[in-house]
Parts: sequence; C-alpha cells; structure tokens
Amino acid sequence: MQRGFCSTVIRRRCDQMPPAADPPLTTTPTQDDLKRVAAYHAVDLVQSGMVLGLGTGSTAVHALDRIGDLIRRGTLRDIVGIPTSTKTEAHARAVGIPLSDLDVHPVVDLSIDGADEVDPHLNLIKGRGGSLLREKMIEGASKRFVVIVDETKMVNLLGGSGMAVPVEVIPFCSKFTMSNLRRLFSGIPGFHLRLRTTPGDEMTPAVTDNLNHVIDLFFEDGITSDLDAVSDAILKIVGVVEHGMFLGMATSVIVAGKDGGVTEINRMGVRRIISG
Ligand SMILES: O=C[C@H](O)[C@H](O)[C@H](O)COP(=O)(O)O
Repeated sequence: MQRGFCSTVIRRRCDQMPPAADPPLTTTPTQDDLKRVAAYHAVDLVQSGMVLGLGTGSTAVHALDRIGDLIRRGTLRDIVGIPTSTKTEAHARAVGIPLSDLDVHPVVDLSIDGADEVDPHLNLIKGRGGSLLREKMIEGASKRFVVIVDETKMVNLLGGSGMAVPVEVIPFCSKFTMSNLRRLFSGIPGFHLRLRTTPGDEMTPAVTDNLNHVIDLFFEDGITSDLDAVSDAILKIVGVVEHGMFLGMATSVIVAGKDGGVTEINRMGVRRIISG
C-alpha cells in the first residue's frame, strides 16, 4: 500500500471492504485522488445518528459515495443528510443517504464540503459551482464544518488564485446590481467582474438552484482589504442575495498533498498530521 494514502482508520475500514471500495492507490496521485483521500478522512468523523450537511462539488461527491457505502454496509446507521444543492440531493439519493432539510433538522452535527480557496485563517471562497447560498445556510447551521481540499486550494489571500469570488444576485435588473458591484471595487487595480453564463452559451445567464444569477468578481492580486468589511459592503447592495466568502465558518480543513501527506488544520492554525 502506498505510503500516506491510507490512514490507520481508513486502513481498518479498507480491511473490511472488497478492493472496489478502497481509495485508488496510483503511483502519481491525480487531483481527484487527493480530493478522494481528503473526503474519506472527513467521513471518518461521521458517527451513526448524525445529521450531516452534504456538500456540493467534485470533492464532496467522494464523501457522499463513502457515506453511502458505509450506510449500505451497516457501519453507519440513522444518518440524516441535508443536501446543499439539487445535484447533491440527486447523488445522495442515488447512493442511499436518507435526506431531510433545515426546516425539519435546524441543527446539523457535521457538514463536509469542498472549497475553491482556503486562506491561512480558514476563510473560504465557495460557489464556483453556484451552490453558495444553500451551502452557507446549511454549513452555518452546523456544529462542525469540515472542509476537504487538495493542496492546490490553499492560498495566501482569498481571490488570490485568480479565479472568481461569486456573488448570487436576483435576476431582476442584474446589470444594475452588477454596476453597483463594479462601483464598489472601482478603485482596486486589476479588479473586474462578469455575469456568469451557461457553459457553451455566452448569451444565457447561469441560473442557480434558487433561480438566481451569479456575478463573478475577480481580484488580480487577491482581496487585500478587511474581509468582513468587503463582505458587509457586498451584502449591503440591494439585489445581492449572498456571496461566496465563507468567513470564520470552517472548524477545520483537511488538506491532501501530492506527497501523500494529509493534514488537518483547525481555525487556531494548529496542524495535525493525519498521514504521510
Ligand atoms: O458551488 C460549489 C461549491 O462551493 C464547491 O464546494 C466548490 O466549488 C468546490 O468544488 P470542487 O470540490 O469541485 O472543487
């Protein structure tokens, strides 16, 4: 077994499973292998009887698969999942995770989700897949929110990867809302923004699960201003529903590295080597 790609706990669970359920052990891990490794470690925190926030995206899907697997095997019982998107809802159903919502289960024991960026204080950018609003509601209602990423998601400054900081807006006069957002950041060198469009159709705005639009903000040098002030200013614009900065929400982040090392970092900056 390759060093670092199976923790003691995962190894124990691997021993109980046929090879098909094991994490793939490739010589050079792909980014998807790393996402899977981080996800499996997070699922080690799940206990029977928990209400779980089920994240969205290519990393979270590995957690869904793993949870479904453990439910089918009887290792996890009485799990209730709260999906953060319609996509996750469909996938969770397909893998056999019983589902509910925040109206019925307003307190979530543990949420597990990916992120687009994680800064050294565990502030996050999420929502490049468009699911930021439901994610923020469910993860904000969680006693514990564990973020799962491969090492490429770690940045010094939010926005610093050059990718978007998403803002969900109501469709009504979204160009008007966009011009207000443009005005807010007009003095910042390298700032630009654009309305997110449907893949393959640049004329049609992308629509979220909540039937809203998304305006993507780009900060060439990352966000250098106070993040809480930036958050407040964006939320003050009428027409904005929510943004993808998740500030002070994550309890910890599990980071899988190319060298096989897996580390959990908590919000105090304390690192725990899980493996490798
Ligand atoms: O809207 C999408 C979500 O916020 C995802 O959690 C985020 O984009 C990370 O996705 P992935 O795991 O696919 O990189």
